[in-house]
Amino acid sequence: MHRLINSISLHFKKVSSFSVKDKPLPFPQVAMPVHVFKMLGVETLFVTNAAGGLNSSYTIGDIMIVKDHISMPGLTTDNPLTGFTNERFGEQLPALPELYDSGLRELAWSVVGELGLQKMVREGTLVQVGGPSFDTVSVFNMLRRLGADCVGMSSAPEVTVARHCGIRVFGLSLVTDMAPMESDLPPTNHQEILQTAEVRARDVQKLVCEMIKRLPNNNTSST
Ligand SMILES: O=P(O)(O)O[C@@H]1C[C@H](O)[C@@H](CO)O1
Ligand code: HPA
Repeated sequence: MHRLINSISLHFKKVSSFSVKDKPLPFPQVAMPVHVFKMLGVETLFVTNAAGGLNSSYTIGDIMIVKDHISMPGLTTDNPLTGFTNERFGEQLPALPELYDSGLRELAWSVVGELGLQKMVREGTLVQVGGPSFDTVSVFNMLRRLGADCVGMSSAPEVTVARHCGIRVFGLSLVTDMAPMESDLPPTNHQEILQTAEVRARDVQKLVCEMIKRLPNNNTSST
């Protein structure tokens, strides 16, 4: 354990020294905690987020199992692996197929069936924007045209780093609101998002806990 703590603190020191002249690299802010998970032996990462529905067949309160993501910040050089030089965790120019593990998605669907949640569960593509402001009607329509089913402000960078260093990932988005696709619709409202999250928290918790119980070599059957 002592050696592990030493190597973690060494990693923090090495990585936190990264910076370019005008801003710290995104790498340390996202990758470090994920690399600490890796060093602690974590094999599977679950990520959840609140997202706005873009797909008109979705409704508020739906749970979307994330099949893939589009990272808008990542497309504009804000990639969590920027400045990455330590091949200890993975190659420098990686391809990252199947970011969201297909086996975990199949497991999710079998648990959804047993919990009777089928009617409110989807599977689709999450697009992550930088935030913190909500986007305009034109941006929401653009994101839908890009193939996204819902839009959030987190998950993509930590998933990228986790997959890069060999941690399996499962992601789910709670559709807390429907993104306004017409200018005469009410704007996104954070209070509505919090309320939906409150209402659906128990179902999300049941799904995640039941999945964790069934992960291979997991002895949490008592939870
Ligand atoms: O932490 P997440 O991404 O779930 O938080 C969502 C996105 C925004 O931060 C906020 C919008 O209300 O909730
Ligand atoms: N955009 C980004 N993140 C969100 C939204 C949204 O419209 N709704 C809930 N989280």
